[in-house]
Amino acid sequence: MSVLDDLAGGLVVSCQPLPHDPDDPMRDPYVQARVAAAVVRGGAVAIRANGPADVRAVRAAVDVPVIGLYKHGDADVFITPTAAHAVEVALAGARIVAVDATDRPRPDGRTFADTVRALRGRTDALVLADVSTVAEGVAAVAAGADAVATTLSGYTAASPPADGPDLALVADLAAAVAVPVFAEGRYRDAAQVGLAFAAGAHAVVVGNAITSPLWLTRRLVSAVRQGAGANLGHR
Ligand SMILES: CC(=O)N[C@H](C=O)[C@@H](O)[C@H](O)[C@H](O)COP(=O)(O)O
Repeated sequence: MSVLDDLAGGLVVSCQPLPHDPDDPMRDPYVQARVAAAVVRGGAVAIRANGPADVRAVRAAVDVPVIGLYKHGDADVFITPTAAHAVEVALAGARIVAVDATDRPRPDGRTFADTVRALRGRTDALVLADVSTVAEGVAAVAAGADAVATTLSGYTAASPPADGPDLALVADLAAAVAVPVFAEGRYRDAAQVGLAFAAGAHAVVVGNAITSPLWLTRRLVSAVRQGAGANLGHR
């Protein structure tokens, strides 16, 4: 039985600082580990965490599997962009490693398939392919991915930006591949999570809506400034 079976029907929580804000005060392995402990206490079946230091700290704080990734660089492909990053995050304690599986050029010139092979040669971690389209998901599975996630939908040239989650991609991937499909990206509430399971998701990943006070506060403040604040006494 694979670790993926343990995640079936569950909520995975992504415990990460905001990628584009180097001054996010949550950028601290101790803090991320405490957040992870809290969400596991709340029922999360796995934690998604970024970088070897956070993966190590989270791994020590919780009993559930860690899905590790390694955000690096300014190129298009920044989620675990090279085999070296994938191996490092696996050796830090990730049972599953999330890797960009789009067909965009990678900084080390290798393919996603090369990256999967290199990881398998060094560790027994499973590979979660972060994709933005069905075609990328199908290719990732052919290249050896153990599971696919809709993480990159809305963030690549091949997938238009969107406000809400890409439920259609969840359904299309679930119909097209024989591996578990993780719904990830812009899930904000229970209704959206329920729709993802109805569309065929194996597990649903929620990040900022649970784990980023910075993101949540900015969103609320911005909504208030844009009009909701009209009724809050600015006379
Ligand atoms: C595109 C990208 O870089 N996604 C990252 C992947 O690890 C994270 O920044 C997201 O927070 C994560 O995917 C969860 O999504 P959301 O925070 O929307 O629930």
